[in-house]
Amino acid sequence: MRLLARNLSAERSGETIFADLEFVIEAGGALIVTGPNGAGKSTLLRIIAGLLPPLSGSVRLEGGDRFPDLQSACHYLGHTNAMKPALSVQENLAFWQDFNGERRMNIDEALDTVGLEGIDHFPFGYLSTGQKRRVSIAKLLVSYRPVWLLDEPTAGLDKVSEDRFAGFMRGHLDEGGIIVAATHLPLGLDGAQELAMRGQG
Ligand SMILES: Nc1ncnc2c1ncn2[C@@H]1O[C@H](COP(=O)(O)OP(=O)(O)OP(=O)(O)O)[C@@H](O)[C@H]1O
Repeated sequence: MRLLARNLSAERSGETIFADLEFVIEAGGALIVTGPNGAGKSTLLRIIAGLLPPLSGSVRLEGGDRFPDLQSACHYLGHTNAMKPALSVQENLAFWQDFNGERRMNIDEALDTVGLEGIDHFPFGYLSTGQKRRVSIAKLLVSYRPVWLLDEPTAGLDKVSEDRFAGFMRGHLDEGGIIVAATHLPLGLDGAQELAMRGQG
């Protein structure tokens, strides 16, 4: 399996955000996307996730086995957590597990794994910023998808949670997964490729 981008260009509101990006990420590989605010990191992740069309060029997954297209092979962890504040943690994760399919950990086990045992009945909206992020990380664990697209994944996490998440990412790569992560912070992924986006001025 590998993820390839060819001549990838993007625009927002008629402005070119980036042009002619190229990369190849092999199974077990990670790409760390860096750059100043507004450089286009989130735009790139959203294009890979199929949430935005590119202006030109393409991104595709080769050898994705049972995944019919790139979008269905991706877990997308955006800036916002994509959880309903009035629903419980359990209900939110159950929704995403049904939506994403390919069950992996059960919800209690995933919550234990991110250090949030015993809060499954809390409304998501009651949680602290870091706890919300950890529930979103649990979403990656309850369904298997080979490509993880992570936008500032460790924002709001304490040191223990950050180190734990680095372990999840390494585990995913060891299983032959792929990670594309936009970040301003080191993620603890030795050997990852880096794509430094500069923006258009
Ligand atoms: N929905 C939108 N409509 C129009 N322009 C947008 C939209 N979303 C983002 N942009 C613009 O696209 C450019 C790239 O934004 P993007 O969010 O991809 O940057 P980023 O590198 O992720 O920034 P940050 O480090 O602040 O998260 C910015 O100039 C932004 O204003």
